Amino acid sequence: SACSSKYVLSQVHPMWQGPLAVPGGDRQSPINIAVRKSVFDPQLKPLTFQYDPRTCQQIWNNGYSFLVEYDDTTDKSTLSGGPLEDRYRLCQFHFHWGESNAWGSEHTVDRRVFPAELHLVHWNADKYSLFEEAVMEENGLAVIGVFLKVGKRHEGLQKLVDALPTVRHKDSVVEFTKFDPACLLPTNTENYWTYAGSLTTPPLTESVSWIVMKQPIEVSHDQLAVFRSLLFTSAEEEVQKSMVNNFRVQQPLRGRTVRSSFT
Ligand SMILES: Cc1ccnc(S(N)(=O)=O)n1
Ligand SMILES: [Zn+2]
Repeated sequence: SACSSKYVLSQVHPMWQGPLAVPGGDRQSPINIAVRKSVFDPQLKPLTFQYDPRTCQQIWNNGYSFLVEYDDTTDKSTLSGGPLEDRYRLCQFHFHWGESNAWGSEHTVDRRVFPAELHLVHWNADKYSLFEEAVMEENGLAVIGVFLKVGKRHEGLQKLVDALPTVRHKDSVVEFTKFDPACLLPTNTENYWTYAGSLTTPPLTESVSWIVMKQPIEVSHDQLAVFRSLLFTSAEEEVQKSMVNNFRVQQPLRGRTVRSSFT
């Protein structure tokens, strides 16, 4: 699916972390979520996840993270409800993590950092026909953010962890099927924060309805260590660089309101 190829690989360049000129630039991500400044919105609906594991296709190391890509040519795996007016199709999920368990997430909660963060990326299939179109539009994307904390081993994640050594280098792809991304959601998906933001890697477009889960999922220290065994570099490059700290610096809130689905 194109939801990851064109946008993350071609436009990523070493200095993209900096003040890359982005359209407008007043709704960038990630941000710190100041809990006491978030506003409870009783009109927020429960989220509806309808994922079909049969749409899972492959894992790809794009030189920035590893992506698990889904067939988004039909409405088989979708997200709706919550703050969303339309139905959004799952196109891929990926993670951000640190070189140690002390940091790694992109969003923070009252400045609390987590060792990693999962992003499930969806695009508005009611209004657009391709990810490429949706990525440029204000209500084009919806990304579910889930924090990872170190604790017990995550059995569902292990199938993914076991496949990572086969995509160690940038540009490697391997077939990966029948993975149900719902297994990576926390038990409580009713409590979340939501705000209008952007992609956190190029093209950094301001087209994302962010939905950040309050409850983290637990993964083991060893499972996170396998994330860090991935490489930013391709097999041909002389100097191999560990894929760690692939998170963006936090961005100014610029007056935005973060809503919560809970009090
Ligand atoms: C598909 C995609 C591209 C760039 N950035 C993101 S992210 N990190 O905002 O989820 N997703
Ligand atoms: Zn991400």
